[in-house]
Amino acid sequence: MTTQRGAINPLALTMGEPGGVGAEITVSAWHKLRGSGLCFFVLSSVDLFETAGVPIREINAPSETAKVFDDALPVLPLGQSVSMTLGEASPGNASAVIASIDKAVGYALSGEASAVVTNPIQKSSLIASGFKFPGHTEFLADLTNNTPMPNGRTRGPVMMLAGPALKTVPVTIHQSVASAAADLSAAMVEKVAKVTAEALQFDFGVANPRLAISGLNPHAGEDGALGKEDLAEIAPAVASLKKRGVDARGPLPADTMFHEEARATYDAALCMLHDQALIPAKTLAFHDAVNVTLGLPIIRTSPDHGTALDIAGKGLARADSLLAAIRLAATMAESRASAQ
Ligand SMILES: NC(=O)c1ccc[n+]([C@@H]2O[C@H](COP(=O)([O-])OP(=O)(O)OC[C@H]3O[C@@H](n4cnc5c(N)ncnc54)[C@H](O)[C@@H]3O)[C@@H](O)[C@H]2O)c1
Ligand SMILES: N[C@H](C(=O)O)[C@H](O)COP(=O)(O)O
Repeated sequence: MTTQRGAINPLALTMGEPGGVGAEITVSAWHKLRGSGLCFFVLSSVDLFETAGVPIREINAPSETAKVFDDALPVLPLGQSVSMTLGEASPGNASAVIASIDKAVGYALSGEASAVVTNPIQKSSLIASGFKFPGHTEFLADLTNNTPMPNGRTRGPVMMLAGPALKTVPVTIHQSVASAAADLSAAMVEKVAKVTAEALQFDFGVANPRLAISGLNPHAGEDGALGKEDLAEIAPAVASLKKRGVDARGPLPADTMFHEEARATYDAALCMLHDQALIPAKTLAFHDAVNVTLGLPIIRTSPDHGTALDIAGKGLARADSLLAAIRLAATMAESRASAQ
């Protein structure tokens, strides 16, 4: 029988977009982890796994996970059915997709689950159904907003893409380039840097975190000739961080921050735009990197990829990033449990 790894409770996996690769990578992850001592349950409509070719077991509570996990995939039913066509996202399933995230967060807040690991959602489909958030990151922040942060840590949310050779953090997340540039402020850069430094220290075991902070514009603005934000917002933020004892450098030209020698000089790169951060992370480690939300009162990780509708159901989807997300969530949960 599987024992819960260390002192931690099982992980809660969300269903994700039913037409995407979420179910098949969840099944692959179950095959890989059964018998390992690390266990999870999936909050899902049971229909999604009925034809998955693995034994499933409906459970009533997270606490039933460990005794089931070696023999069957534990499914905690949402009580809603989904109509699924692999390769297609359906706004009609939005309420089940959202309920899965909502309930997983509830179990993490109550402590019955040690962390939430999300399967990919099709944002356009949820937004078409009236969902008001551009991604999990913002939705999770909203769901947990009234819960105090543990140990006085700084509240985010902050997105980190964590791979074996690079951790990147976009300061602005799901917004247009034009609005990101308009919104960027020294206060935002400072807050994201603070959340990142705390996470590196307490969740990733980096005693003295070193942050490399990018510019917004080409050549970090070329002394103001190619844009004003680098001098007006980012440089003062870096100066203030240094004054507060944070090992921060910047604004650095983003195009020369990611080669091997540059990466050796920092523990995380803060970037001003979503793509500045996510392109290098996914280019270096598409199948190994994990999307972690920092600055929440709960632990949340996710694979770095999306719904992959183009390959859903074709047996091509790799579960490596989901497995990395599960393992990282467990490691973070163990480290928080042992710190208490
Ligand atoms: N955490 C999340 O919920 C999350 C993350 C990223 C993207 N998305 C959403 O996913 C949808 C599709 O996004 P996209 O097309 O830009 O990115 P994607 O990651 O879904 O697909 C990009 C390419 O990578 C391939 N790919 C993705 N995952 C794979 C896997 N596990 N194994 C093998 N190949 C894989 C796909 O087949 C595709 O060719 C969008 O709605 C986007 O918002 C969600
Ligand atoms: N920006 C992420 C990416 O491109 O990988 C993705 O949209 C996931 O974001 P959430 O974790 O907020 O859903």
